[in-house]
Amino acid sequence: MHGIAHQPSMFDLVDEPTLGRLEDRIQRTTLTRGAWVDHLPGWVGGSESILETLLGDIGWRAERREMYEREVDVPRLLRWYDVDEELPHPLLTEARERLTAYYAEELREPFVTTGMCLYRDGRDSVAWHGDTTGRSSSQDTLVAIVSFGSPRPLMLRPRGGGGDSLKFPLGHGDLVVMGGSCQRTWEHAIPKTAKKVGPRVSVQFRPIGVS
Ligand SMILES: O=C(O)CCC(=O)C(=O)O
Ligand SMILES: [Fe+2]
Repeated sequence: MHGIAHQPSMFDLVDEPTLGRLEDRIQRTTLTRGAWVDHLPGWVGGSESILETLLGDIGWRAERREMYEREVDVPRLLRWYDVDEELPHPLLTEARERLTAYYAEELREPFVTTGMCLYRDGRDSVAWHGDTTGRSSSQDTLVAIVSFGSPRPLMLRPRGGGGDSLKFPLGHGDLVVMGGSCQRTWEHAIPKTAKKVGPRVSVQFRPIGVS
């Protein structure tokens, strides 16, 4: 990983963000109705500098985006990077490319947009929903999420209820990918918590026409 031919200083060792391997490390959980979730804790190493960048002035907005089929309260800040808008940290661009390559066979198109959410503390959250604006309302797709900062659990439950919910802890540098019919047949949420938690930034990569 650190095979670059220069003398690393302490600062480099602590600060330089890196992407780990995806092959053979990512764990798939098969859900019902053609949905699945991949999970890889600690995919991004040394991600302090990325978090610092993301917590800076990158244009966070408090506005509500019309993302979901029903209006949900969105107590969190949002930043949407459309196709071709440069991401605020080069490692995020590399992460998107690596995910496009890794999922090429299943996705058959690149991840192109990057949605970011900032959960300032435990009162910020997102209610149960699927990302069903656009093609994902009727087609299988993939949504890849890389999480930075304070750990928060991503909850999943079958749409319409009637099943146990699953919990994927998302810590600093962790990757989770929702695939298959997951956006249509399951719902996900980041619940509020009374615990004292610091800020968390979620970075979501999606193909064109999915949000
Ligand atoms: O915070 C997360 O990782 C999930 C965000 C999410 O579900 C969304 O923005 O659609
Ligand atoms: Fe979502």
